[in-house]
Amino acid sequence: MSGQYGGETLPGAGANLHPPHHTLLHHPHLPHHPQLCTEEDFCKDSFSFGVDEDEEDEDEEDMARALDTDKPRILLMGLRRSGKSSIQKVVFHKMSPSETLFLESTNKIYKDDISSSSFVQFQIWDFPGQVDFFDPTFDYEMIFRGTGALIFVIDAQDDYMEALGRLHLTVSRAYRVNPHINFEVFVHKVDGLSDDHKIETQRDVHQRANDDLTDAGLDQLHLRLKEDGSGSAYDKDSLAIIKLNNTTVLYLKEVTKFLTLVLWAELCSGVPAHGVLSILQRAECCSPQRRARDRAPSSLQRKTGCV
Ligand SMILES: Nc1nc2c(ncn2[C@@H]2O[C@H](COP(=O)(O)OP(=O)(O)OP(=O)(O)O)[C@@H](O)[C@H]2O)c(=O)[nH]1
Repeated sequence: MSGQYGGETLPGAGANLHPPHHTLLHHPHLPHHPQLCTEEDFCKDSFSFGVDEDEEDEDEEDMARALDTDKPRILLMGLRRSGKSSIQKVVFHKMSPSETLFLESTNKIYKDDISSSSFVQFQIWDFPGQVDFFDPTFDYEMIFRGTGALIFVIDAQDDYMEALGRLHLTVSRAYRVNPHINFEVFVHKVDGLSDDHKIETQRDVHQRANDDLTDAGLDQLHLRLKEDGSGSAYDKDSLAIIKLNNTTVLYLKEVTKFLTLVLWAELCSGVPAHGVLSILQRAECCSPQRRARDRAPSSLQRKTGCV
Protein backbone atom coordinates (compact mmCIF):
# COMPACT_ATOMS: atom_id res chain seq x y z
CA MET A 1 0.00 0.00 0.00
CA SER A 2 1.24 3.41 -0.79
CA GLY A 3 1.90 5.84 2.02
CA GLN A 4 0.06 8.58 0.18
CA TYR A 5 -3.62 8.77 0.68
CA GLY A 6 -5.99 11.56 1.45
CA GLY A 7 -3.68 14.10 -0.09
CA GLU A 8 -0.94 13.89 2.53
CA THR A 9 2.17 11.81 2.71
CA LEU A 10 2.74 10.53 6.17
CA PRO A 11 6.23 10.06 7.48
CA GLY A 12 6.82 6.38 7.83
CA ALA A 13 3.47 5.47 6.34
CA GLY A 14 3.69 2.11 4.74
CA ALA A 15 6.56 1.08 7.00
CA ASN A 16 4.34 0.87 10.04
CA LEU A 17 0.69 1.25 9.32
CA HIS A 18 -0.49 0.15 12.71
CA PRO A 19 0.98 2.00 15.65
CA PRO A 20 -0.88 1.22 18.84
CA HIS A 21 -3.19 4.21 19.01
CA HIS A 22 -4.49 7.07 17.05
CA THR A 23 -6.10 10.21 18.30
CA LEU A 24 -9.59 11.13 19.30
CA LEU A 25 -12.50 9.65 17.48
CA HIS A 26 -15.05 12.03 18.81
CA HIS A 27 -15.62 15.21 16.93
CA PRO A 28 -16.34 18.22 19.10
CA HIS A 29 -19.29 19.22 16.97
CA LEU A 30 -20.97 15.91 17.13
CA PRO A 31 -23.37 15.61 20.00
CA HIS A 32 -21.63 13.85 22.79
CA HIS A 33 -22.75 10.39 23.46
CA PRO A 34 -21.08 8.11 25.96
CA GLN A 35 -20.53 5.63 23.16
CA LEU A 36 -18.61 8.10 21.02
CA CYS A 37 -15.51 9.00 22.90
CA THR A 38 -11.93 7.94 22.88
CA GLU A 39 -10.71 4.82 21.26
CA GLU A 40 -10.75 3.05 24.60
CA ASP A 41 -14.38 3.93 25.17
CA PHE A 42 -15.19 3.01 21.66
CA CYS A 43 -13.62 -0.41 22.06
CA LYS A 44 -15.54 -1.08 25.21
CA ASP A 45 -18.70 -0.45 23.34
CA SER A 46 -18.32 -3.33 21.03
CA PHE A 47 -19.24 -6.91 21.03
CA SER A 48 -17.88 -9.84 19.21
CA PHE A 49 -18.30 -13.35 18.20
CA GLY A 50 -15.69 -16.04 18.68
CA VAL A 51 -14.14 -14.26 21.70
CA ASP A 52 -12.46 -15.41 24.89
CA GLU A 53 -14.82 -16.96 27.37
CA ASP A 54 -14.33 -14.35 30.10
CA GLU A 55 -15.34 -11.63 27.66
CA GLU A 56 -18.35 -13.51 26.44
CA ASP A 57 -20.86 -12.52 29.14
CA GLU A 58 -20.07 -8.86 28.74
CA ASP A 59 -20.28 -9.14 24.97
CA GLU A 60 -23.61 -10.87 25.14
CA GLU A 61 -24.97 -8.12 27.36
CA ASP A 62 -23.68 -5.53 24.91
CA MET A 63 -25.27 -7.39 22.07
CA ALA A 64 -28.58 -7.66 23.90
CA ARG A 65 -28.51 -3.93 24.65
CA ALA A 66 -27.63 -3.09 21.08
CA LEU A 67 -30.40 -5.22 19.69
CA ASP A 68 -32.92 -3.94 22.17
CA THR A 69 -33.39 -0.58 20.54
CA ASP A 70 -35.73 0.91 18.01
CA LYS A 71 -32.97 2.90 16.36
CA PRO A 72 -32.49 2.16 12.68
CA ARG A 73 -29.35 0.15 12.13
CA ILE A 74 -26.81 0.32 9.30
CA LEU A 75 -24.36 -2.55 8.92
CA LEU A 76 -20.95 -1.98 7.33
CA MET A 77 -19.68 -5.21 5.85
CA GLY A 78 -17.00 -6.28 3.39
CA LEU A 79 -13.66 -8.04 3.21
CA ARG A 80 -10.75 -7.20 5.49
CA ARG A 81 -9.06 -3.89 4.74
CA SER A 82 -11.72 -2.81 2.30
CA GLY A 83 -12.13 0.45 4.18
CA LYS A 84 -15.20 -0.03 6.37
CA SER A 85 -13.81 1.51 9.54
CA SER A 86 -12.28 4.34 7.52
CA ILE A 87 -15.64 5.22 6.05
CA GLN A 88 -17.27 5.10 9.43
CA LYS A 89 -14.63 7.23 11.12
CA VAL A 90 -14.24 9.78 8.37
CA VAL A 91 -17.96 10.22 7.92
CA PHE A 92 -19.12 10.08 11.50
CA HIS A 93 -16.08 11.07 13.54
CA LYS A 94 -14.37 13.56 11.28
CA MET A 95 -11.18 11.54 11.21
CA SER A 96 -8.92 12.74 8.44
CA PRO A 97 -8.40 10.29 5.58
CA SER A 98 -4.68 10.13 6.24
CA GLU A 99 -5.27 9.06 9.83
CA THR A 100 -7.12 6.00 8.63
CA LEU A 101 -3.79 4.59 7.51
CA PHE A 102 -3.20 3.81 11.15
CA LEU A 103 -6.43 2.01 11.84
CA GLU A 104 -6.04 -1.45 13.20
CA SER A 105 -8.02 -4.29 11.77
CA THR A 106 -11.38 -4.71 13.44
CA ASN A 107 -11.80 -8.00 15.25
CA LYS A 108 -15.13 -7.34 16.88
CA ILE A 109 -18.35 -5.78 15.79
CA TYR A 110 -18.20 -2.12 16.75
CA LYS A 111 -21.47 -0.41 17.18
CA ASP A 112 -21.73 3.30 17.12
CA ASP A 113 -24.74 5.27 18.24
CA ILE A 114 -25.29 8.40 16.22
CA SER A 115 -27.67 10.69 18.02
CA SER A 116 -27.92 14.14 16.64
CA SER A 117 -31.25 14.87 18.17
CA SER A 118 -34.29 13.10 19.38
CA PHE A 119 -35.40 12.96 15.76
CA VAL A 120 -32.36 11.58 13.98
CA GLN A 121 -30.87 8.59 15.72
CA PHE A 122 -29.40 5.48 14.29
CA GLN A 123 -26.65 2.96 14.83
CA ILE A 124 -23.73 2.02 12.60
CA TRP A 125 -22.30 -1.42 13.13
CA ASP A 126 -18.83 -1.95 11.74
CA PHE A 127 -18.10 -5.64 11.19
CA PRO A 128 -14.76 -7.38 11.12
CA GLY A 129 -13.64 -8.27 7.61
CA GLN A 130 -14.59 -11.87 7.66
CA VAL A 131 -17.95 -12.58 9.21
CA ASP A 132 -18.36 -16.26 9.78
CA PHE A 133 -22.04 -16.99 9.27
CA PHE A 134 -21.51 -20.47 10.58
CA ASP A 135 -20.02 -19.38 13.88
CA PRO A 136 -22.66 -20.33 16.45
CA THR A 137 -21.89 -17.25 18.55
CA PHE A 138 -22.79 -15.03 15.63
CA ASP A 139 -26.55 -14.74 15.57
CA TYR A 140 -26.90 -13.23 12.14
CA GLU A 141 -30.63 -13.80 12.03
CA MET A 142 -31.16 -11.60 15.01
CA ILE A 143 -28.82 -8.96 13.62
CA PHE A 144 -30.36 -8.86 10.15
CA ARG A 145 -33.88 -8.88 11.49
CA GLY A 146 -33.52 -5.38 12.94
CA THR A 147 -31.38 -3.93 10.17
CA GLY A 148 -32.45 -0.99 8.00
CA ALA A 149 -29.52 -0.87 5.60
CA LEU A 150 -26.50 -2.98 4.80
CA ILE A 151 -23.54 -1.30 3.13
CA PHE A 152 -21.13 -3.71 1.52
CA VAL A 153 -17.73 -2.16 0.87
CA ILE A 154 -15.53 -3.42 -1.96
CA ASP A 155 -11.91 -2.39 -2.42
CA ALA A 156 -11.64 -1.31 -6.06
CA GLN A 157 -7.85 -1.54 -5.92
CA ASP A 158 -7.95 -5.18 -5.01
CA ASP A 159 -9.00 -8.23 -7.00
CA TYR A 160 -12.71 -8.04 -6.24
CA MET A 161 -13.79 -11.57 -7.16
CA GLU A 162 -13.55 -12.78 -3.57
CA ALA A 163 -15.44 -9.72 -2.41
CA LEU A 164 -18.21 -10.47 -4.89
CA GLY A 165 -18.53 -14.01 -3.52
CA ARG A 166 -18.77 -12.65 -0.02
CA LEU A 167 -21.24 -9.99 -1.12
CA HIS A 168 -23.48 -12.62 -2.62
CA LEU A 169 -23.37 -14.79 0.48
CA THR A 170 -24.06 -11.84 2.74
CA VAL A 171 -26.86 -10.33 0.71
CA SER A 172 -28.66 -13.59 0.09
CA ARG A 173 -28.53 -14.53 3.77
CA ALA A 174 -29.61 -11.11 4.91
CA TYR A 175 -32.41 -10.92 2.36
CA ARG A 176 -33.83 -14.28 3.42
CA VAL A 177 -33.96 -13.12 7.01
CA ASN A 178 -35.22 -9.63 6.25
CA PRO A 179 -36.35 -8.72 2.74
CA HIS A 180 -36.79 -5.08 3.77
CA ILE A 181 -33.11 -4.38 4.17
CA ASN A 182 -31.77 -1.65 1.90
CA PHE A 183 -28.59 -2.92 0.27
CA GLU A 184 -25.86 -0.58 -0.90
CA VAL A 185 -22.60 -1.58 -2.53
CA PHE A 186 -19.76 0.89 -2.18
CA VAL A 187 -16.94 0.43 -4.64
CA HIS A 188 -14.36 2.07 -2.47
CA LYS A 189 -10.71 3.21 -2.78
CA VAL A 190 -11.30 4.45 -6.29
CA ASP A 191 -8.67 7.12 -5.81
CA GLY A 192 -6.03 4.83 -7.26
CA LEU A 193 -7.94 4.30 -10.50
CA SER A 194 -8.21 6.36 -13.64
CA ASP A 195 -11.68 7.72 -14.42
CA ASP A 196 -12.21 5.11 -17.13
CA HIS A 197 -11.03 2.28 -14.95
CA LYS A 198 -13.19 3.49 -12.12
CA ILE A 199 -16.35 3.48 -14.19
CA GLU A 200 -15.43 0.15 -15.71
CA THR A 201 -14.87 -1.38 -12.27
CA GLN A 202 -18.12 -0.03 -10.96
CA ARG A 203 -20.04 -1.38 -13.91
CA ASP A 204 -18.35 -4.74 -13.72
CA VAL A 205 -19.02 -5.11 -10.00
CA HIS A 206 -22.61 -4.08 -10.51
CA GLN A 207 -23.15 -6.47 -13.39
CA ARG A 208 -21.53 -9.45 -11.71
CA ALA A 209 -23.24 -8.86 -8.38
CA ASN A 210 -26.67 -8.73 -9.99
CA ASP A 211 -25.94 -11.69 -12.28
CA ASP A 212 -25.00 -13.76 -9.25
CA LEU A 213 -28.25 -12.88 -7.58
CA THR A 214 -30.27 -13.70 -10.68
CA ASP A 215 -28.50 -17.04 -11.00
CA ALA A 216 -29.44 -17.76 -7.40
CA GLY A 217 -33.09 -17.03 -8.13
CA LEU A 218 -32.97 -13.73 -6.27
CA ASP A 219 -33.71 -11.54 -9.25
CA GLN A 220 -36.26 -9.58 -7.27
CA LEU A 221 -33.31 -8.24 -5.38
CA HIS A 222 -31.50 -5.76 -7.58
CA LEU A 223 -28.40 -4.22 -6.06
CA ARG A 224 -27.75 -0.57 -6.59
CA LEU A 225 -24.28 0.82 -6.59
CA LYS A 226 -23.21 4.03 -4.99
CA GLU A 227 -22.05 5.19 -8.38
CA ASP A 228 -24.03 4.35 -11.45
CA GLY A 229 -21.15 5.10 -13.75
CA SER A 230 -23.25 7.34 -15.91
CA GLY A 231 -21.62 10.60 -15.00
CA SER A 232 -18.87 12.16 -12.99
CA ALA A 233 -18.21 10.61 -9.64
CA TYR A 234 -18.85 14.03 -8.19
CA ASP A 235 -22.24 14.64 -9.70
CA LYS A 236 -24.86 15.12 -7.12
CA ASP A 237 -26.86 12.50 -8.99
CA SER A 238 -24.36 9.95 -7.80
CA LEU A 239 -25.50 10.24 -4.24
CA ALA A 240 -26.07 7.08 -2.33
CA ILE A 241 -29.42 7.46 -0.77
CA ILE A 242 -30.11 5.21 2.11
CA LYS A 243 -33.57 5.15 3.40
CA LEU A 244 -33.51 3.69 6.85
CA ASN A 245 -37.16 3.98 7.53
CA ASN A 246 -39.93 6.39 6.75
CA THR A 247 -38.34 9.27 8.55
CA THR A 248 -34.59 8.89 8.26
CA VAL A 249 -32.83 9.24 4.96
CA LEU A 250 -29.05 9.35 4.72
CA TYR A 251 -27.15 10.78 1.80
CA LEU A 252 -23.61 9.67 1.21
CA LYS A 253 -21.52 11.32 -1.40
CA GLU A 254 -18.02 11.03 -2.61
CA VAL A 255 -16.65 14.53 -2.51
CA THR A 256 -12.92 14.30 -2.58
CA LYS A 257 -10.67 12.45 -4.88
CA PHE A 258 -9.24 10.43 -2.07
CA LEU A 259 -11.89 9.39 0.25
CA THR A 260 -14.99 8.58 0.36
CA LEU A 261 -18.13 9.80 1.59
CA VAL A 262 -19.57 12.61 3.46
CA LEU A 263 -23.11 13.04 4.28
CA TRP A 264 -24.75 15.59 2.17
CA ALA A 265 -28.12 17.17 2.21
CA GLU A 266 -29.93 19.89 0.42
CA LEU A 267 -33.23 18.87 1.70
CA CYS A 268 -34.62 22.22 2.54
CA SER A 269 -32.39 25.01 1.45
CA GLY A 270 -31.24 23.58 -1.85
CA VAL A 271 -27.70 24.51 -0.77
CA PRO A 272 -25.40 21.52 -0.39
CA ALA A 273 -24.00 21.09 3.07
CA HIS A 274 -21.17 18.79 4.00
CA GLY A 275 -20.65 16.95 7.19
CA VAL A 276 -22.58 14.65 9.35
CA LEU A 277 -23.91 17.27 11.66
CA SER A 278 -25.31 19.39 8.94
CA ILE A 279 -27.07 16.53 7.29
CA LEU A 280 -28.48 15.32 10.51
CA GLN A 281 -29.71 18.76 11.35
CA ARG A 282 -31.02 19.22 7.89
CA ALA A 283 -32.64 15.85 7.96
CA GLU A 284 -34.81 17.29 10.64
CA CYS A 285 -36.10 19.64 8.01
CA CYS A 286 -37.94 16.63 6.74
CA SER A 287 -40.13 16.47 9.77
CA PRO A 288 -43.80 16.85 8.86
CA GLN A 289 -44.12 20.10 10.81
CA ARG A 290 -41.11 21.60 9.17
CA ARG A 291 -42.08 20.42 5.73
CA ALA A 292 -45.46 22.03 6.05
CA ARG A 293 -43.72 25.35 6.54
CA ASP A 294 -41.34 24.94 3.64
CA ARG A 295 -41.82 26.01 0.09
CA ALA A 296 -41.72 23.98 -3.11
CA PRO A 297 -39.54 20.85 -2.99
CA SER A 298 -36.06 20.80 -4.51
CA SER A 299 -35.11 18.33 -7.22
CA LEU A 300 -33.37 16.18 -4.65
CA GLN A 301 -36.40 16.17 -2.45
CA ARG A 302 -38.48 15.01 -5.39
CA LYS A 303 -35.90 12.39 -6.28
CA THR A 304 -35.78 10.90 -2.81
CA GLY A 305 -39.43 11.13 -2.11
CA CYS A 306 -38.63 13.23 0.94
CA VAL A 307 -41.13 15.92 0.08
N1 LIG B 1 -6.24 4.48 -1.09
C1 LIG B 1 -7.24 4.41 -0.21
N2 LIG B 1 -7.04 3.76 0.93
C2 LIG B 1 -8.07 3.70 1.79
C3 LIG B 1 -9.33 4.30 1.52
N3 LIG B 1 -10.15 4.06 2.58
C4 LIG B 1 -9.43 3.33 3.45
N4 LIG B 1 -8.18 3.13 3.00
C5 LIG B 1 -7.09 2.40 3.67
O1 LIG B 1 -7.40 1.01 3.70
C6 LIG B 1 -6.84 0.42 4.87
C7 LIG B 1 -7.87 -0.43 5.56
O2 LIG B 1 -8.89 0.41 6.05
P1 LIG B 1 -9.89 -0.03 7.21
O3 LIG B 1 -10.89 1.06 7.31
O4 LIG B 1 -9.16 -0.41 8.44
O5 LIG B 1 -10.53 -1.32 6.56
P2 LIG B 1 -11.61 -2.30 7.20
O6 LIG B 1 -12.48 -2.75 6.10
O7 LIG B 1 -12.29 -1.67 8.37
O8 LIG B 1 -10.66 -3.49 7.67
P3 LIG B 1 -10.97 -4.68 8.70
O9 LIG B 1 -11.15 -4.06 10.06
O10 LIG B 1 -9.73 -5.51 8.62
O11 LIG B 1 -12.17 -5.43 8.22
C8 LIG B 1 -6.33 1.57 5.74
O12 LIG B 1 -4.93 1.61 5.61
C9 LIG B 1 -6.96 2.80 5.12
O13 LIG B 1 -6.15 3.95 5.25
C10 LIG B 1 -9.51 5.01 0.29
O14 LIG B 1 -10.55 5.57 -0.05
N5 LIG B 1 -8.40 5.01 -0.54
